[in-house]
Amino acid sequence: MSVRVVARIRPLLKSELEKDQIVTSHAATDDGPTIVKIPNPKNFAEEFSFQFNSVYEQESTQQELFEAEVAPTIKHLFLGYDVTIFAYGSTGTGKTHTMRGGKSLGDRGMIPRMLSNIYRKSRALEKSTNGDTKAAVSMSYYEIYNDRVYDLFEPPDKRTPTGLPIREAEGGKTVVVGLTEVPCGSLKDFEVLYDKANANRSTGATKLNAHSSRSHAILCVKLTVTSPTETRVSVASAIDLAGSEDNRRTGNGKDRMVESASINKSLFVLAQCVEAIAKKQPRIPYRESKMTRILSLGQNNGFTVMILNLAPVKAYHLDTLSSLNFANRTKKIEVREVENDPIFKGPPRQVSGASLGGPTIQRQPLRPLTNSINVNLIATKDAAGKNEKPPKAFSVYSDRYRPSIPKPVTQKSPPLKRTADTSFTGSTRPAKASRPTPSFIRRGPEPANLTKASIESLVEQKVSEILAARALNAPDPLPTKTISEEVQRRLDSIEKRLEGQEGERAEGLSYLFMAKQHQARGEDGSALKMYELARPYFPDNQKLESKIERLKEKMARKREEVEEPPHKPEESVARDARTEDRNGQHHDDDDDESYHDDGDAESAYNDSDADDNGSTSRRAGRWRKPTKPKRKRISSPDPLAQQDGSTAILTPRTRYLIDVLNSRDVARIKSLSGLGAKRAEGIVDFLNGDGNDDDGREGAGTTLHSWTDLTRLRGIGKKTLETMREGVIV
Ligand SMILES: Nc1ncnc2c1ncn2[C@@H]1O[C@H](COP(=O)(O)OP(=O)(O)OP(=O)(O)O)[C@@H](O)[C@H]1O
Repeated sequence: MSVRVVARIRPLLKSELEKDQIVTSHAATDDGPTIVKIPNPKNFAEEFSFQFNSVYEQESTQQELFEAEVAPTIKHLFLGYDVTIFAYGSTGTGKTHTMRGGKSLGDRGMIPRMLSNIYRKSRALEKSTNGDTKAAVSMSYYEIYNDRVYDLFEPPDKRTPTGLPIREAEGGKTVVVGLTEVPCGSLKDFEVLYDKANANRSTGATKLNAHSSRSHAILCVKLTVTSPTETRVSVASAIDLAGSEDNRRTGNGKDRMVESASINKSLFVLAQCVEAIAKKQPRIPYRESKMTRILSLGQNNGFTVMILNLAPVKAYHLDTLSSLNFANRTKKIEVREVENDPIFKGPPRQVSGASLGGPTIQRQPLRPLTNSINVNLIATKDAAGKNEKPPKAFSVYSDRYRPSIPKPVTQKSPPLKRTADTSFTGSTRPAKASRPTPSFIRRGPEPANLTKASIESLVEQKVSEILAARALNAPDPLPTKTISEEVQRRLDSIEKRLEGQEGERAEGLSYLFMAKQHQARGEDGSALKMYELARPYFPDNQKLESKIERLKEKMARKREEVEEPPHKPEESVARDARTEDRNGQHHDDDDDESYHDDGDAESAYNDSDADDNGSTSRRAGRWRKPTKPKRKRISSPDPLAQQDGSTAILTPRTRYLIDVLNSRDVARIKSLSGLGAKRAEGIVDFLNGDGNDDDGREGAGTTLHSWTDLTRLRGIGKKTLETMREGVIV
């Protein structure tokens, strides 16, 4: 089944009442509007039409949207399918309003309504099975801000600046390492947690939206349904993407520009992924941004609904056209509805890719949809055939008038802490497999392929996960110190390497990475625990052993200092931060070392000097002011000679140029050598409006792919291109 794409046109805001409306909806049949029309920006007499599964007009309510688009997916969630609902659109078009909504009952968005529906269904299920079947809900909530993942259950001042690492576990799952998963027993619990977490989300004011989301927010609701014979786990992901921004209109300052560049880049990669999937290209660039890796559009199984948010006014003309083109391609993506495997009662089954807590998303290569079923259609047809009433409006968030609304009970929020249990359950998500007919209760035989060794290794793995989660929770007596830019850069570099790793080694590297993060923040206790957890993965590694020893000594010294504080000379305090080896050489406790003795492993986790300016001098015990990287001018052959075709292999510099130009971010483009503001704006105008496509429609979405495409840019000669290319530092 394809991704279900529906458009929602938001009403005019107070400030827009006088403005021209250019987006209209039309009905092709009696089933309500399914077509969006918008004029050609170059010729207003001409109109473009885009057809979607459904279109929601300005007057449509949250309840209408929910009942038609989200509620039908929830019954599939209870059958073991994963569900993804995401809102897409440029800034200020109503994504957050759609997903989160307002405080009044009628304004409640898709997320609170979804939770309300899940709790109601859970109660009904328990009642209908006389309490034999139980449903439990837990959730995790995180944001991707400036391409870093942050746990929204953690207040910003407690965050590790580098964010949480993500990695691919076995079976291609994308895992956020160290994410909090909070059990959530009732709608009230959810509301308290959700509101509190939303206060941690990165938002800011721009000219286009006073409360603009500066991050992509991902809420994962895990539903565990346990019957006497089996346990079934499924996840509903509700994603509020940040909106694409044209910085000429947002009036963004320096900080906002950085956020904006990151938002635009991730959305651009998403658009490239969608284009690649639609064109059935062999390479889909998921890995180029964290958002696309996590969203895994077209690779995750289950049901996916995209809500395209649109503003009706002319001020958004090009943004709207670009969003419509994107949505048009997205609807061609086919996803496979595959229910999650149940976990049978009895001896546990071997779970592949189990890891530290956090939701995982199944990613599999696209396959032909041989046995997929359009369950939405079947459900609608069935209901129509039996002349059944449409799904009942659920009682909690109804738009209907109610005489009295019970006062919200003030309730102490449950602790927002990782617990060992939550991390444990987070990793027990089973692998998925295709099943022709969904059946909720499955009384099947117990899996026979479990060996004693595999059970033992599973138990061992779980124990280390629980220890890791506990270690992360352990209060650290030391104040958090700010991380220098250099350390931050090195952590980023380690994380990048970590991302490519799989399996056991990745597990060990994750611990090392977390250890370094803790150590960089001065949290030696937690760092030590992480190093110790990493130990079994790097047996007999002298460097790791001495790191642990040094850390222990350092902590012991600190304890002694606390006991007898006043007499310590300043110099020796300073030495605490660095220790000496047998040869009298200084080591910074934050020093990056390889924990591998063999050459191969060295490359996997070797925070090499080549990558980190200054690390050589640090190893020698001297601090050198980081020098500005030299601009390397490489006199490579004329790229025109090598790359005259869309299939040519791109050099890093050409790829960089293409990425920057495709971002349509004037500030970034302006920063390229040989370009000023005027030329940068000219390029953006060209890409947005005057592309190669003669009918103009795809013109708004022109994307550069090759050096040849660059040579076709209006007003950019070969010489300027060369200057631009040579200005890129490699
Ligand atoms: N359907 C709607 N009904 C009433 N008001 C709406 C609707 N959709 C959006 N709005 C209003 O439009 C404004 C912008 O909406 P919102 O903040 O949800 O946009 P957004 O797409 O999330 O923007 P950003 O990407 O910048 O975060 C808000 O004031 C919101 O209340």
